[in-house]
Amino acid sequence: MYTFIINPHSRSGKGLTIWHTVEAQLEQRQICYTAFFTKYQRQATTYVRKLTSDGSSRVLVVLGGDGTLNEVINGICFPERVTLGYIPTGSSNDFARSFGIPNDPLRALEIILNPGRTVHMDVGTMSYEGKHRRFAVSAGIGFDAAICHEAVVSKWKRILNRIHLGKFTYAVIALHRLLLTSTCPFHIVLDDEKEVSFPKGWFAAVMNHPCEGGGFYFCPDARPDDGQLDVLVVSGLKAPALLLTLPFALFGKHTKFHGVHLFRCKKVSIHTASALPVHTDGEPVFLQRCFTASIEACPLKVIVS
Ligand SMILES: Nc1ncnc2c1ncn2[C@@H]1O[C@H](COP(=O)(O)OP(=O)(O)OP(=O)(O)O)[C@@H](O)[C@H]1O
Repeated sequence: MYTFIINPHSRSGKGLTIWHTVEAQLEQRQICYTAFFTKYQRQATTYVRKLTSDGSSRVLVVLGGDGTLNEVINGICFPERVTLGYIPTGSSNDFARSFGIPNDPLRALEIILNPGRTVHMDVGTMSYEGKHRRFAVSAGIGFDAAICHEAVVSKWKRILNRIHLGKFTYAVIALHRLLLTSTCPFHIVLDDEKEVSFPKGWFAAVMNHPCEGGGFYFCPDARPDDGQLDVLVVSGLKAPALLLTLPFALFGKHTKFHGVHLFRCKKVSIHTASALPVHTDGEPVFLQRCFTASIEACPLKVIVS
């Protein structure tokens, strides 16, 4: 029995059309399933929390973007009892990109119905103000999070999705944010031991997977099953230099550039002099001055091929 959690509004409304294709295939093959459609933000978390609270074994299949996936992961009560399948219908699809899950919904479905390989994926947790939020792909503060905050209200996501260029949403918004964002002092503590300060920080990205923002390989060597988090800090650059550096991250070739700093750890605390935008998997977490990110004790089984 599969439980599908569907965001019909993902990829600016294409999620529903894609679901109809998947649904037809499920019916044709007489697969036993239930389907839940999200109607508003965070509803997937509430639904999954209730669904998984009895601790029985389940296969949850998310049909949506990285945001819906994040909401589902945040609702899972007994991760050891859950297997996750994913049909990517978002704009950025960094989770799918990293695991090689196909964008073609029927091919992605086929993998879920005939699973060959599952990965025990690390699940990240961000802690702030006594609250906790899980993340699958990444969490961040500063410029990259400001882009995620703007994406929620930006018309560009809708326009680019309509012309099949949705994966460029975050790149286009980044150009706009660059004009509005300034640097700020960052202080990073790695594994409660090593401390590093950056007087002119642009952003810090805590990566479980190698890429975020629609294919920016910020930490190209990050692995979602190595028990570690990779951290990128970009600082000390002028805005034009940042603009020149970022496109290289699309190929993971930015790592030796001036102002780019990479770390690997199990736990990181990030403090900033001013309150800055924060995100988990592209979902805004308002403005914060400080958060800690680490890996949860129990990994999550994900069907990848
Ligand atoms: N029925 C709905 N109507 C409007 N928004 C919804 C609905 N269901 C979920 N959402 C919200 O939509 C947001 C984005 O969803 P999702 O990530 O699935 O798609 P996307 O934005 O197209 O993709 P990506 O996150 O990869 O850019 C999430 O914050 C989610 O809470």
